[in-house]
Amino acid sequence: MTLKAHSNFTLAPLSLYVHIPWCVEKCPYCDFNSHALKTKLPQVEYIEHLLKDLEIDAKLVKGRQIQSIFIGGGTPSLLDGDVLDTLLKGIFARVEVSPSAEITMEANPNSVEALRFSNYQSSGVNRISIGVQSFNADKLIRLGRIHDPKEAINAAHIAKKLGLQSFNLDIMHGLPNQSTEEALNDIKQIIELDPPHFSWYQLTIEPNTNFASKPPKLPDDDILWDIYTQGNELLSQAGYVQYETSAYSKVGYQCQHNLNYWRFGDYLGIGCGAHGKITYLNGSIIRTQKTKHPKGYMESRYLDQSWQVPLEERPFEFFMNRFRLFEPVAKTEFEHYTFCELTSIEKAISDATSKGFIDTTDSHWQITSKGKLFLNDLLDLFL
Ligand SMILES: C[S@@+](CC[C@H](N)C(=O)[O-])C[C@H]1O[C@@H](n2cnc3c(N)ncnc32)[C@H](O)[C@@H]1O
Ligand SMILES: C[S@@+](CC[C@H](N)C(=O)[O-])C[C@H]1O[C@@H](n2cnc3c(N)ncnc32)[C@H](O)[C@@H]1O
Ligand code: SF4
Repeated sequence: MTLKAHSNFTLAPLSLYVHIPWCVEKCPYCDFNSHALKTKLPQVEYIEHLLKDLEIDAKLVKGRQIQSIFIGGGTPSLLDGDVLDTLLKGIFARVEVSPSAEITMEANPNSVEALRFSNYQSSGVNRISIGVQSFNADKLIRLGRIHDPKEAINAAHIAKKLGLQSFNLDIMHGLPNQSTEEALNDIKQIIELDPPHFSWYQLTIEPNTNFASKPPKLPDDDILWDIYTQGNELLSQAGYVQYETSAYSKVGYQCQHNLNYWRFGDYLGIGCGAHGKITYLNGSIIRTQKTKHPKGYMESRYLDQSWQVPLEERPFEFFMNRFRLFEPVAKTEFEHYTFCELTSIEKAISDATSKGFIDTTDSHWQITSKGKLFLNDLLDLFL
């Protein structure tokens, strides 16, 4: 495969991800890089390391502007307001951030306080993503959550009252012993709270979690199908548009940060275990992976590894991200983001079209419902 030369070229949009690796407790289903807090949160020391980590990464993206920031975890809302303020000021001093950047922060409903939230907002956070998981008290206990339904509803009300640019609520379905009615009650409560953005994840049992060692009884495929189809119907009647496998929003409120990942855009990743992707004008694409454990990271060993993405692997990586989105893919974007020639995927595209996985026009590809159902088979064509 040969590198496609670009003229008058502008690179893909650039985002920044910041990881906070602690939670009050570890939930039994979660395999994100998070650790139960055993001692006091070392927040001041940790953000000093985050900023040093960023200082090094900033050299990789000189002259480029950050279009979105996502502070995820773990539980970022464990940070005190003044510490978050120092972190954001430190970021603004080290990289150029667009004045209209979407700045998201994840929060647990129990650690949500009106005071902290409005402090976060004054520091520049304009989108808050709240991990609700369910509004059913028994299910929350089964999920090991440390908040109750009232706190979750309260957190959503606070986010709404603040007049943020947007806010998101995370809900999971297919929970232990969950009936269709219970799952749909969660959706009805979401619709009542009316967040501009909603993430609806089907619970998966991840290796190395408590649920993997003691598997709960999950709903069967018929129930899962009923939950998904009937839930989608309710959401669409309420004005939500599904734009990705698990993401729904009101028109104009798609999450800019996640959109950039799925469109194969660039992002710096700072903090424990954070990953990044950076494209250079000469056509090379670098991926970075930071040290996972807070202990090693806070000994100033930030970068764990970095590697080049070979040309041969780019079509698969591009479509793996891109086909999660329901919007059509412009052919020019493929060349623009991967530096690969269109001719390199001619056969794969023709096979995908004849199998009914995608529809092709002169300028775009659109994944079909069959393609979504057989996504792995579709992606295999690009290997
Ligand atoms: C990294 S968590 C951060 C949110 C925050 N710490 C919280 O739990 O409230 C992001 C979201 O991923 C989802 N999630 C985590 N583990 C999952 C699993 N095993 N299956 C499906 N969704 C999962 C949850 O909805 C969670 O809110
Ligand atoms: C699963 S998504 C949830 C997004 C949420 N539903 C929303 O719409 O705002 C966010 C989580 O993915 C993980 N994540 C995202 N970008 C990452 C990166 N670059 N490096 C490491 N983890 C990342 C983090 O655990 C983060 O808390
Ligand atoms: S789901 Fe959220 S609160 Fe629970 S362990 Fe994972 S990151 Fe922490």
